[in-house]
Amino acid sequence: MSFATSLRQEAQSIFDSIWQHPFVQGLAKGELPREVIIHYVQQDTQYLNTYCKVYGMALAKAHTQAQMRAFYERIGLLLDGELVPHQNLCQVAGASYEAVRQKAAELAPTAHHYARHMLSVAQQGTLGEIVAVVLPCHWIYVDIAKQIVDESHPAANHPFYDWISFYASDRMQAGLNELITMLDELAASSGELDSYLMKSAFLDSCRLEYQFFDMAYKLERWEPTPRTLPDIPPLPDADRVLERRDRPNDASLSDTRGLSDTRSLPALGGSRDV
Ligand SMILES: Cc1ncc(C[n+]2csc(CCO)c2C)c(N)n1
Repeated sequence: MSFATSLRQEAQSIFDSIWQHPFVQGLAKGELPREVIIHYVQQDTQYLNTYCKVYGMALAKAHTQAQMRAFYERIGLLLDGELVPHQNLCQVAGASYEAVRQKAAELAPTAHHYARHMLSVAQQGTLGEIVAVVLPCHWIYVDIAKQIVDESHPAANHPFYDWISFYASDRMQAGLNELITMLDELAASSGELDSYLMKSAFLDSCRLEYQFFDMAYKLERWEPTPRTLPDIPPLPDADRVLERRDRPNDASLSDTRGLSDTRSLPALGGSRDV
């Protein structure tokens, strides 16, 4: 049995729990509360920025030019591509995608935990650990989308048709297969301790994928103490803060205000990178 297959087997109960989670069942049935969708997209936008950086750190630790190219291409696809599922979610919620993206949202505890997990593995771990830490993200979404297709054959009028088609696509499956192959190759040349660390990174990401859906569904936020940040003077050319929050006041929020109960934090007054 390949290394990736053995990890997948160990994580089977987590994959099953994710499938049964009300967020995922809501996706399958085409029924999710608006505020849940908006909370998810606000958090996931930031998750994807972190994920992109983790690919960048994998690129920096690549052993071959082929691996470098693979991560380079993945970064490109991620920057352009994952808009489709987010736009689909926002359209169902009756909210403008741009407005949701622009509205300030503090990383919820689980999203914060997941981001820190990936970044710490990316900073401290081997290339094998980085591939292991990002793999559940890809594997779980492809599995969910394919299971929805197999079980309910959604038609084009399914509210989440674009989301489902995006993750069930051949392109996504090919990207998943490429990561699995890379993990197996890296595991083949790893010692026992390295393989253990890869497994541990993989299983923690699986657990955090479950928690991420749960965070969205329960509208999880830091309670009861909002964190406050000092005002920071604007930087000349920066126009976006990655990961923590975007500038809150630019976009028209008329269609999202009041839906998500997002805490208002002091505006940064400019942009600060992470
Ligand atoms: C919490 C969370 N986990 C997984 C995905 C899905 N996803 C994100 S990046 C990627 C690989 C594409 O390069 C995939 C499948 C998500 N959106 N949010």
